[in-house]
Amino acid sequence: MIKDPSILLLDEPTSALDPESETIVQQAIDKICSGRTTVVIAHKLATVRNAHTIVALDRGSAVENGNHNQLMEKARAYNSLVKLASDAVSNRTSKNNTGKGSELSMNEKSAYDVSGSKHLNDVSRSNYLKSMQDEELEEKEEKQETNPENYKLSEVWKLQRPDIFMLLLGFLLGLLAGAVLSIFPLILEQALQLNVAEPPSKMKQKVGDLCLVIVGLGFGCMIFITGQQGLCGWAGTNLTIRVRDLLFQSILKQEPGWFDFEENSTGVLFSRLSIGCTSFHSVLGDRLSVLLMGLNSAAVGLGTSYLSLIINIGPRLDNKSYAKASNIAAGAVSNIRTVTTFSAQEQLIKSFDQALSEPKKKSVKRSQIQGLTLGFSRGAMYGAYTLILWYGARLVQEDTTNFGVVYKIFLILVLGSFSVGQLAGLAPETSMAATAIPAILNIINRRPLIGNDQRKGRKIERSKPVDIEFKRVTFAYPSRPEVVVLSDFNIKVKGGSMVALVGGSGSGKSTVVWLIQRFYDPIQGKVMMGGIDLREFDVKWLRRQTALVGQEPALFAGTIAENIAFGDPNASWAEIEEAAKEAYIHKFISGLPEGLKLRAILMRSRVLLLDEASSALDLESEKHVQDALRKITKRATAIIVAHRLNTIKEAEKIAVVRDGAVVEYGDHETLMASHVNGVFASLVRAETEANAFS
Ligand SMILES: Nc1ncnc2c1ncn2[C@@H]1O[C@H](COP(=O)(O)OP(=O)(O)OP(=O)(O)O)[C@@H](O)[C@H]1O
Repeated sequence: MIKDPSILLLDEPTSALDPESETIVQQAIDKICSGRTTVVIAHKLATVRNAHTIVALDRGSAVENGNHNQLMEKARAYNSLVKLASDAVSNRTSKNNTGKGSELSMNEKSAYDVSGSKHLNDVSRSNYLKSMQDEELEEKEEKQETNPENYKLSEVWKLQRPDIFMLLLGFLLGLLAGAVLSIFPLILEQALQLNVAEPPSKMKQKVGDLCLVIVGLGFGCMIFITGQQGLCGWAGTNLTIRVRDLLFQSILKQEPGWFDFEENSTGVLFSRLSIGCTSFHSVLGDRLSVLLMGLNSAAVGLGTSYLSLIINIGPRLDNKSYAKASNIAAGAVSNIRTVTTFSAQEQLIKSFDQALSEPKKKSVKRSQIQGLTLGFSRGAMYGAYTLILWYGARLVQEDTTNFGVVYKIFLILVLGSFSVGQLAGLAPETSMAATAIPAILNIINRRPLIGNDQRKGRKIERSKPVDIEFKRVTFAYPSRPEVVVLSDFNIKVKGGSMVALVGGSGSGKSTVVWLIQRFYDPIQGKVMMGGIDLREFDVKWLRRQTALVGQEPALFAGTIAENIAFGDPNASWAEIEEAAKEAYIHKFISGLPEGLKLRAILMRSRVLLLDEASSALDLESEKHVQDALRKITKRATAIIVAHRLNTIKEAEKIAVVRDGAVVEYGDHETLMASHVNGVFASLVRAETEANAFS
């Protein structure tokens, strides 16, 4: 609204909100719409009932248009949608009225009915938890992480081991090439020492022999250098592929909490996978073989030119400073529509530049130091040439030596420094390697905090649905340890039953779902399945028992069938077809993502977790989802997070979550009767009002 636009485009603006927040947001929208041209896309028809014109779309065509009253009179598409919506509301209302307000059992009351809301901003408590969590994390991380600025060459060796023969052969050829280079000056010295006074035939013979040796050395050099470059390059490429593979494997193994940190964001990890891994290419193969070639070629040249090897001095560019910029770039690209809508490109470029200003400062300083080093080393090299020529000339003058020997030494120096100069040419790559390699090795060596137990975890073999229980669970996200999200959270879901979690936005409902999947571990308390702490289970087995249907469908590259079978790669074609039918994909292909969300069906899971699974669906699709759910929940324990109270009418119990704790618990009728002014009752009232058509 800061833009004060004259045209307002709203695409399902309230679909992800709880009824209370929705009412507030809807009122704000009604207010800002006045005096503006507004186009609203809505599944909840009540939100558009006052629109001047309502357009009903079907398969890309506008099938009806007019205001609410006109369309209701027509009794076609819009009218039937309204009926569907009204039925949903009246069903629930009548169910409320017939309910007798059954009493909660004493047990349930004491365990779940926590009166009043718990406010979690208790500073001392959260600080205590923070320090506890920090200590635990630090202890775990300390053990695994090496100093990001340094890495041991032995670690790279370990990764290069499978190509060791190829690499050693490359080194050997490099040594031979170096040796050949050092023989050149000796031959030239011989040529210079030829006595012009000798008879021409003898002279011709000697020159011919020398020429043959030089041509032979030339061929030798060609073969050795080609072999050295080819073999070392091959080993380097293998190493890059191996590192990329290991890095990707390690990234996929990490617990979700690790990805919440800025330095592990999508942009940074992609850049590590794509560009960072190539740094390994030159570490051993190229660098060592050229170094060996140079060493073998001329110790003198190496000595004077060694300074250019120390090119990696100066402030290192740390990964964290780039992480922020990468995050800005990744966020901008993935939300390009929003960026374009707000014409926020310039603003983003500014923040991007700002994020880069710190690494830029370091980079400038580093370049200055490198420039000085390079200038000094080159100066030293040419100084050495001059010194040798001057000293050689003096020796020749004093008749201590001859010109051939001076020339030989001079050539050794020049060719030696040429070899080492090649190494200096690798400097830009190796300076990037100095930051990329330790960061990548850190990820590869990092053992995930969850699911890395060497012990064999437990499994429950019984096939019947299992209980899920939260026992005094306290939790804060590792990336924000100061914010306690769940505090003393208790709930018990009986095997084979369906419990709904409702509550305001940010109350902690999705967090409960993540904890059941063991994406995170609680700081205190236990999450249990079948009476056993989740930490004791084999994580892979545990996750196979649970199926999560989230808010957004996730699509992976591949065919539709592959996507449906994502939950079970061994699924038969018949099973894929059955899942597609259960998910109603066959009926309306445009509803494909909704269908895909239900691939959880295919997994035949024992625990079904639905987090706002139908919040973005229209009423008809939601009805299909409800039907599908009814079938699935017959064989599983289900926990449903929902904002639309209509979605949870199948639930046996409802837990109202507020500020990270269960504040009301019971079935629909009980909650309405026993907490007349409670959170649930007010959510129901808010939704009924929002959906009312009169
Ligand atoms: N990955 C995360 N890292 C740090 N904080 C998080 C993370 N995910 C959620 N939170 C915070 O935890 C709190 C609870 O979030 P959660 O998503 O569980 O709430 P919710 O009740 O499901 O909300 P909604 O209904 O809007 O989805 C919020 O304050 C949220 O900002």
